[in-house]
Amino acid sequence: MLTEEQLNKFEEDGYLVIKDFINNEKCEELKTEIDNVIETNNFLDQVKTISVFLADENSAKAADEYFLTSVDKIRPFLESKAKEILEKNDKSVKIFNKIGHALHALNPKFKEVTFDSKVKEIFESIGYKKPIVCQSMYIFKQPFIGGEVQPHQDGSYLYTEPLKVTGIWIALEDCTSHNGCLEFIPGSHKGPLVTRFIRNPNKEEFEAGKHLIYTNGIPKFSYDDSKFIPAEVKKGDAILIDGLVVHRSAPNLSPNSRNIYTFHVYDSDNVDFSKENWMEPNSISFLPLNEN
Ligand SMILES: O=C(O)CCC(=O)C(=O)O
Ligand SMILES: [Fe+2]
Repeated sequence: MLTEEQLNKFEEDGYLVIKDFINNEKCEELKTEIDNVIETNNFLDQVKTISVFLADENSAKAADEYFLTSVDKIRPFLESKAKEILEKNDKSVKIFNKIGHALHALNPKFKEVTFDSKVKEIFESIGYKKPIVCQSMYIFKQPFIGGEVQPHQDGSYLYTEPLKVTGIWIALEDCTSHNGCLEFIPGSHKGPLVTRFIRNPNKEEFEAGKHLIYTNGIPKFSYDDSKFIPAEVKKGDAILIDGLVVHRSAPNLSPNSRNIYTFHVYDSDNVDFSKENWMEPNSISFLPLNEN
């Protein structure tokens, strides 16, 4: 359970570093497991298909479909620099950006960490009554080419009414300002949700790339750079992230990767998961935290 001091800090800042959430062996186990996932699913072969989206601007429609249908699957996504690297046929550079969005449901090792009693206790301490784990991602932030994550609030992507969404982000390696650790605007969760990312209701007639649209704002809402505070953490530490707190991460220009595992939870008790979200509730990947 979180202590009163931790709860106060979370309430004040909108995020909370939890030291030593998992041990080093578990971190290594998850890193090895993601390599197994890549290998057993032949993700490197699949790359040829995905890279078509990168090669052809007109296939934004296919890219949207690929993203939208990843909700209940374990699917790889590429770094934006992957195209150049593939063209050079440089096999030494790792080009996966992330794997999503149902590791927590379909992979036993990630499922175990997600549904650990510690996680259940955390959600109980922050007042969740019927928590549902709805998505998970393994983010690599590869050496030298790991891309940035733009400032955002998770509630933009996983909107509920009222808003009750929280993430748990677990460092599988040391995360510093050099390899693109998370950065937060402390207290920004007390402000409103700036933007929403919704499934285009006219998707049958969409133009390429307009499958998903932003509303209630602009996608690259600009925040004051000086307000972001880096959250440097050690391998095995976790960060609890309020659905409204503004966060981002810089590109990784260092030789060290920054592997993390993250998942998001909403409270289904008297809360509606918006039908406009890009992600649609389903019985494969929307799993009650306390029943699994
Ligand atoms: O790991 C990152 O850089 C971004 C992760 C994130 O935004 C999240 O877990 O909500
Ligand atoms: Fe996020």
